[in-house]
Amino acid sequence: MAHGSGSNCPSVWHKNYPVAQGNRQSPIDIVPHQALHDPSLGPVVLNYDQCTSMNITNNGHSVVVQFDDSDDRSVIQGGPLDNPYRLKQFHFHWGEKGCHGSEHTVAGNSYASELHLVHWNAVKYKTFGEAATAPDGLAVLGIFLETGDDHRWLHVITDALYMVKFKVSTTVNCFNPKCLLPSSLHYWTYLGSLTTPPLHESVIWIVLREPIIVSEKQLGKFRMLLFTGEEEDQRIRMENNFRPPQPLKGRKVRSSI
Ligand SMILES: NS(=O)(=O)c1ccc(NC(=O)CN2C(=O)C=CC2=O)cc1
Ligand SMILES: [Zn+2]
Repeated sequence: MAHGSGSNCPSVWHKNYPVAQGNRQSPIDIVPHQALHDPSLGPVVLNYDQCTSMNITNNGHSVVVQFDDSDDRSVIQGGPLDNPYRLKQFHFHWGEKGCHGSEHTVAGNSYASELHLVHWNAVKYKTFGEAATAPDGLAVLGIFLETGDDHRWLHVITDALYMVKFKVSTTVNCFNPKCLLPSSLHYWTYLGSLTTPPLHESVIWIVLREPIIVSEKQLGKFRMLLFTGEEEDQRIRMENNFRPPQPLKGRKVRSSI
């Protein structure tokens, strides 16, 4: 999990963020045969066809690609969602070696990494910040990354990582995250939270069952990122930026499968 120094360690987050011990915290361990198949759950629909990507940033705990969310050009809808939710950013969580790195686990098994596409309910709320504190404010699509062959499109992101080795930001050309989806959009869904501070319990989680395959080489490029800024003398490699699974506290996980 997140590197042990200082406030970046999940086990101390509850001191500044008591909600860390709340009733709908994320991530969780998803147990497929205990999930409720809900036939009323329709397919998730992703309308990412126009180019709205803006920049790629090392924000000190992950690498984030930000999107222009001033209109509804890039939205997710359907599935468990009552409204379209606007794409705001996507980012990754990873470990220091292939077997650990994802935040959600499936029957106790971790994946090497997990991609989060973060969306907000612009129908009900005026800003992302306001939505981020509302129980139905955010929808995060989680996609597992498993190591294997090279992913033909992920190199667009991994080839840009050297430019954000330290805590900086740089522009990106059009990048349509639809190219990072697996072939099946079957999903599990449950009510949860942000997995890093402020840990707001405002996320409708949609976790895809099928992982995408990326190479160890591509994943290795994430690990050469640094938590620290260029001006700092201590260089801490950015790895293990994942929170461990949290108690389910009676929540039901539904499946579209
Ligand atoms: N890992 S996760 O649950 O998808 C997760 C997702 C998001 C955030 N935080 C933010 O989005 C913070 N933020 C704002 O409040 C406004 C812009 C911005 O980046 C934290 C965690
Ligand atoms: Zn995340």
